[in-house]
Amino acid sequence: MYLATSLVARSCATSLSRCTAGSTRPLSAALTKSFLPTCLQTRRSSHSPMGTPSANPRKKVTIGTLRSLHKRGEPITMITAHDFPSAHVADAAGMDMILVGDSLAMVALGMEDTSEVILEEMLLHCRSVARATKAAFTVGDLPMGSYEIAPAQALETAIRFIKEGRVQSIKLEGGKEMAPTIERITTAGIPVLGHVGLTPQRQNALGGFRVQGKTSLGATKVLEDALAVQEAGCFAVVLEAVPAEVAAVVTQKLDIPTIGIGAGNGCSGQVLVQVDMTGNFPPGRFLPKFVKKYGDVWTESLRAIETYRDEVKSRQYPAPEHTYPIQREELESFVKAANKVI
Ligand SMILES: Nc1nc(=O)c2c([nH]1)NC[C@@H]1CN(c3ccc(C(=O)N[C@@H](CCC(=O)O)C(=O)O)cc3)CN21
Ligand SMILES: CC(C)C(=O)C(=O)O
Repeated sequence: MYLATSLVARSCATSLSRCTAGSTRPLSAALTKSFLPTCLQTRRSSHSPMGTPSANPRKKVTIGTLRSLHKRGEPITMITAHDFPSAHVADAAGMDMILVGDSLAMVALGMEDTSEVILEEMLLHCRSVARATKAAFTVGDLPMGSYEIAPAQALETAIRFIKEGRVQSIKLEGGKEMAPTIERITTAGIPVLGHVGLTPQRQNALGGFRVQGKTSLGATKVLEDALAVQEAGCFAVVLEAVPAEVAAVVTQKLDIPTIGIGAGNGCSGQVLVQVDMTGNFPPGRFLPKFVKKYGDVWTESLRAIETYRDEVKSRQYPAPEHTYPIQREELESFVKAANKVI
């Protein structure tokens, strides 16, 4: 009760300081009877980043939902998001899971590869994705360097993702060798999504973004890794860049769902990087073979911004409908006053 009251008081104080920002009224003057009641309600201004709430919101996806989708043989849909708008649209489109992948390094931060992104950057983006996601199950990707040293380090990082990143689960790359780490995190009550096959954080050791499991020996390693992360407690596992037939066999051998990316149609679900599949990149950029481009966001954004540029230059924009009126007498009086000033 004490906590609830102090939280309300704190959020009121925040609203108040926002309300009065830029005004010369003292804070106490804003504390009128008419203001207080609205302060105590959850207010949603017309500028709310969520827009108008949906009339019939989707049911929240939980670990249980994912389990029953898997049991029914219904494919699980997952997509990456890296900020509020990209998560908002993914959630509205009915994705079962939203991943704040470390591909964020490249697609949102302009870095060369995923090894450069740091924990604090991942957490900032997780928080914005979490704010937009009302139904999908959220996953935060542990960045390179934040979990490999020891299970205790990994658990500490995973806890930060939950507490500060506000996501519901974490993903980490690696097979057998990561089993003790996965066990440490899952036994603390944090769901873990495994990731085997091509593990981009290890691209230097793999010799680049190489398809994995192309030999009998390689495929056996993928299967053993997947079984090991399942045994360690993962609720599902990402299979990246492995031959479709291999991924299908691995999927059959597992009890947990497999989420494929470049792993064919025999997986229990699919994941893609959102900017890839929406076509939010300039022509000529390299795309992995497995990506299907479902949209052309780049061309549409470019068209809109170029038209805006042309209309500003030609004074077509803003038109009268984009402006605010003032009454004639007020304007005349203002012009007189203005003329007196200089
Ligand atoms: N924008 C983006 N999309 C992704 O899917 C993605 C990232 N970034 N960053 C991290 C990883 C890297 N990914 C990749 C990147 C390239 C290939 C690739 O070049 N594959 C080749 C085969 C190469 C080989 O076997 O030698 C291909 O033809 O697709 C695969 C996965 C997937 N992930
Ligand atoms: C491609 C997915 C699986 C990923 O790990 C990422 O976006 O970082």
